[in-house]
Amino acid sequence: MTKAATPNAPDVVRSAYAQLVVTDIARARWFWADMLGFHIQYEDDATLCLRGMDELTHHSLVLRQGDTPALDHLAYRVRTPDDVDKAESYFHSLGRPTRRIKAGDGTPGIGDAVRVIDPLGFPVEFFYEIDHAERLIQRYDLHHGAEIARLDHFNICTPDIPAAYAHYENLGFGCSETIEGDEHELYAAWMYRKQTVHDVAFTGGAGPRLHHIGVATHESHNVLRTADIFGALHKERHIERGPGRHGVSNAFYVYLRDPDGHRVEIYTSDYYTGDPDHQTYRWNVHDDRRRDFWGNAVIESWYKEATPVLDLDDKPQPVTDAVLDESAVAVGADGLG
Ligand SMILES: O=S(=O)(O)c1ccc(O)c(O)c1
Ligand SMILES: [Fe+2]
Repeated sequence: MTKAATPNAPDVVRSAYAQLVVTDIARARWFWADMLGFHIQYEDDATLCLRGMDELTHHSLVLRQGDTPALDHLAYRVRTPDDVDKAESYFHSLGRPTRRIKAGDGTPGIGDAVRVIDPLGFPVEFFYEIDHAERLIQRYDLHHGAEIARLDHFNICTPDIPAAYAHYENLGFGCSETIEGDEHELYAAWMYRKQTVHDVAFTGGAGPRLHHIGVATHESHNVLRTADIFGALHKERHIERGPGRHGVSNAFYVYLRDPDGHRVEIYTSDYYTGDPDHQTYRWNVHDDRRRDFWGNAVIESWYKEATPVLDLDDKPQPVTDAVLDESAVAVGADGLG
């Protein structure tokens, strides 16, 4: 069910881009552009701005060269320029650090924006202005690798899932699916503003850390071909989990790790959530189809490893351990005791 945002909250349209720190921009270019098929919209010797082939704005992923792998920030697009002001005053009223970024002073292609450290400890940007880009949707001659179409979602590791749920509910996000214990304790949740399963999801664990970015491709055969290409090139160590069918979201997926360990999910075929009375679908943590509908075990690294995040001054944020640990719930297929 989509709850109305609190009155002074910004009107978020969608998850729009992630900015990651990578330690070798050429190596990252191979993984994200050559292998995954992102289009290079802008590049210099320390920066890559990338977009999926369906995307009509400047980028949905920014990679910048740095000393250690990290999340620089997540970014949500808001509906109007006034919503950037609303975001600044909303997070200021929560007592959170904010920093206004003037057009030209921040990420290439992005106009006036505000960056905050949200209540969960994540660096998040809210913007309206972004450069438009040429239409590549039917440039089949350029589609290659995983044929990434667009950014779909962020998945974040956070120790307190109910707190994450409340924060995003206050921003007007609906909840499509959850994983809950027998007493309805919340292990994970998928929340949305665009009319699909999620713009953001929460994985219980030490945080704030970035668990993964989810990028959409059109067909399950693109997911399978991605795994085949990495195998063919003897780069199979980049494949972490899957291919498989999710229980939650019903999407077909494979998870990869980039050369710096950043996790990316190649994701296709979830479902519509746009009706105002859309009902949340609740999975029990003991149902071993929840994370892989065929009951395949979830590799431990998927629960335990994630990307550190930076504060507004590029310093790594300290992490807090989780309240609940799903991987410790002895469930059939996972087998993780
Ligand atoms: O593994 S889950 O089925 O819980 C799942 C569902 C959707 C996702 O995007 C994801 O990363 C993980
Ligand atoms: Fe995902």
